[in-house]
Amino acid sequence: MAIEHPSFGKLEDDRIIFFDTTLRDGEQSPGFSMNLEEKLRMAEALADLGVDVIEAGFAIASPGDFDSVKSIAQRFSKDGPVVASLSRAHQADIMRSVEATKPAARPRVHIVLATSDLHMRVKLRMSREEVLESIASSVGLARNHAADVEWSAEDGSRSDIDFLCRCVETAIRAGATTINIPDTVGYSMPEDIAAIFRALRERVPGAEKVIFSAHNHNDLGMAVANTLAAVRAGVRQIESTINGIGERAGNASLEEVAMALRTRRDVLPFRSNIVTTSLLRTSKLLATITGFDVQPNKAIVGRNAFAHESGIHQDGVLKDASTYEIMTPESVGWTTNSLVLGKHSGRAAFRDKLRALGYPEIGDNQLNDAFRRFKDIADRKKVVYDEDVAALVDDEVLRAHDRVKLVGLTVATGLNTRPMATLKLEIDGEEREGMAVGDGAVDATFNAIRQVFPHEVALKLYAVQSITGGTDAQARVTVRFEEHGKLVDGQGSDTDTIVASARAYVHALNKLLVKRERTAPAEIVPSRQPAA
Ligand SMILES: CC(=O)SCCNC(=O)CCNC(=O)[C@H](O)C(C)(C)COP(=O)(O)OP(=O)(O)OC[C@H]1O[C@@H](n2cnc3c(N)ncnc32)[C@H](O)[C@@H]1OP(=O)(O)O
Ligand SMILES: CC(C)C(=O)C(=O)O
Ligand SMILES: [Mg+2]
Repeated sequence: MAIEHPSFGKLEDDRIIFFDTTLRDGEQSPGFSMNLEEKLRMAEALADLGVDVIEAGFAIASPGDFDSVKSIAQRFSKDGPVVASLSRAHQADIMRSVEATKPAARPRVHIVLATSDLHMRVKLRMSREEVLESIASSVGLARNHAADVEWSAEDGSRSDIDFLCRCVETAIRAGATTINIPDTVGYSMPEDIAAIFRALRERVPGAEKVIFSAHNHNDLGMAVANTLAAVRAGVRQIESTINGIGERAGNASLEEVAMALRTRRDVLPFRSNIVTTSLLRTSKLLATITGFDVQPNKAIVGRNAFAHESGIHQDGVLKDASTYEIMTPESVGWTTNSLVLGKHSGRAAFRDKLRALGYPEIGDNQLNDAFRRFKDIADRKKVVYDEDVAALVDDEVLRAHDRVKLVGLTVATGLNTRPMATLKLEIDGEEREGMAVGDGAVDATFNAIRQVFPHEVALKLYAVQSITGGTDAQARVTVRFEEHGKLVDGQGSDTDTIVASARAYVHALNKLLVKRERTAPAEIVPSRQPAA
């Protein structure tokens, strides 16, 4: 049945009003205070996102909060969202909210008063009758100044249901147009929330004329589930915040509620004005403003929300993304999903990554060799970057036709020790091993190569570069030889700088052999007897 609302006009029964409290409850998260300019930027983004109500602050809290509410109200003096300000059940609070929200085209005064026995006795030190009187007078006062008045029963979910019914009835009689029942301390289960709203809607006279609203906290991780349960029990206003920020463990996260409604229309057949493709942008703006990123596994907007690392999932996603994605990344503002290469990845994702990096198709053998090395790196590194993959594939491609291959290397080094390298090469298919000492681990390794494969060449350059950041980054080593005025370069990469050096040396050696072969084929055969 449609409801006539002072701010929204005729509201069809399947319409969900999104009340955003990022700038009020969200700002109550320790360390999340925002200045005026930041609040204005956030308010603009929330309006673009399509929220229906922006709770811009608690006008009496401070002059800064008052200014923020007023500036946001001025910003939406023509059209745009309803602008609300929170007030206690005090005349001064209400009048500050009235004054601050007045410039808005559609102002709302929001009044809160606790209704649980615990809060009334311990915090407010008020009797039930006093609370009822306070509801009647505060809502009545607000209604004298604003058409749109929301009344909230703080700790409503832990309140005696009979008394709560009386409170809600009093608020409706006094002129409240929205009745909000918060689960202030995040204590409830979805069935509890549904039961409360069903009872209120069935028992309170006049309930059919107002919008019921849910405001759930996340202390037990139930905020979104409770919000959806409330919607199924007849609630049509949802109070939530971007990234789920808010007092203690936060509020229901707007992006999660919005996408649950969109993705599960089969069981939640409702409409809202949320432009879901703006969810990620809004989330990122808030993170930038507050300096707090969402956790990577945060639904919808977390870095991993559409990322797949394990081979079986990646293979499925490559065949058809719907195997592991219940919504498209584009629908919430990501440009694409991501297949993250890691130790759980398989060949399908690895091959796909090579295509994405622009490599032409490589043969199965090369792919398998590169994949083996990739798994080896992934076991050692937390993150395998594109640059890592490119480096190891380049390495494999470069080495595909090598006559000399590095197959083993062990280096013993340390303080007051002469570094010693034990090295195994495969030369024309035959394995040979040798050992050498040197001035440092790299020198010992190069000496060992010369020992296993005797040759004379001038080493002109040895350079090490880090491919990515971090101490587990791959090193890319370049080695340059000079022979008869001609230069050859070799490259090698590995998370171990010594192994990368050996690879680079052996690579340069192979290129040198090819060069020599072109000029004097006889010289290419290494001595069968390693030099002493
Ligand atoms: C569940 C919620 O999120 S409610 C919103 C919570 N947000 C905030 O509190 C942020 C803004 N708050 C503030 O800036 C301050 O607390 C102010 C300006 C509102 C009040 O500051 P103070 O006057 O110094 O009071 P203080 O914060 O110490 O204590 C709160 C007082 O309000 C009373 N109070 C609490 N809730 C209500 C209410 N809904 N209606 C009327 N009085 C209330 C308390 O009983 C207490 O009164 P007392 O001093 O007579 O014991
Ligand atoms: C002010 C009210 C709505 C509140 O934030 C709560 O009870 O959690
Ligand atoms: Mg709250």
